[in-house]
Amino acid sequence: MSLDISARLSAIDWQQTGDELGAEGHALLPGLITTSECAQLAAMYGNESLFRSRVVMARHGFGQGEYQYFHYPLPDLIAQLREALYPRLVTIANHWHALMGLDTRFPATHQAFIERCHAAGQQRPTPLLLRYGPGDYNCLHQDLYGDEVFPLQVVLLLSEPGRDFDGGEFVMTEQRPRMQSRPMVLPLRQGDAAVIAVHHRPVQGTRGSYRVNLRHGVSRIRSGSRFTAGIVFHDAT
Ligand SMILES: O=C(O)CCC(=O)C(=O)O
Ligand SMILES: [Fe+2]
Repeated sequence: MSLDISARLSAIDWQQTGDELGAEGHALLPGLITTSECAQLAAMYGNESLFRSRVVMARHGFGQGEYQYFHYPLPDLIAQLREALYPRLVTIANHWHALMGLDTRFPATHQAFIERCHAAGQQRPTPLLLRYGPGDYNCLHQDLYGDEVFPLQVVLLLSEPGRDFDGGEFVMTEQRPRMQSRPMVLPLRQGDAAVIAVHHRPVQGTRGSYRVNLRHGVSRIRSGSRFTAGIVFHDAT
């Protein structure tokens, strides 16, 4: 069955997405996946054979709740989104690197970028499913897995706020040089995707651009259960 991912991505205003990302470090893609795709992905959590490893967050001080990294080959929907989102985001990524004075430029296809990761020893897939229950939360963090870092990542909310869970907001902070941190809450609904900065973003100052540091996490789930899928474009060591 064709998932028609390229048609969905063609309907998105990528200029606007790039502008939002540049201004805020995040942009929403409402309704990127269907309710039934959300349910299918969330149901995968119980199928251990799909995953290479499982992380219980409390054991590492990452928060409370757990997640699992898919192994290769990734489920079709995740694989297609990862491959098709990359070329839409690579222009923004290269622009950001130029503005931030970073030498690295990213190749046109995800295949070429993943080959670079693998050559650098980052061979383990990073797409993951996260599961939270009442009281769980995810501490502010950055998804860095080695020297190869693609500066944007995508998060898909698989559960519906107010129905499946309460609380559990997706939050980001932006740490600016010599200033207090700026908090942000992303108003995600089931099926929405957020494109977010992995590590930092450029900010236009009066004397050229500088970098601000971003982190993301999830506030405490007050009730119910919350599932997300994360798509990081670099692989892990
Ligand atoms: O559950 C969430 O919304 C956070 C997911 C996350 O940290 C990620 O996808 O990198
Ligand atoms: Fe994350």
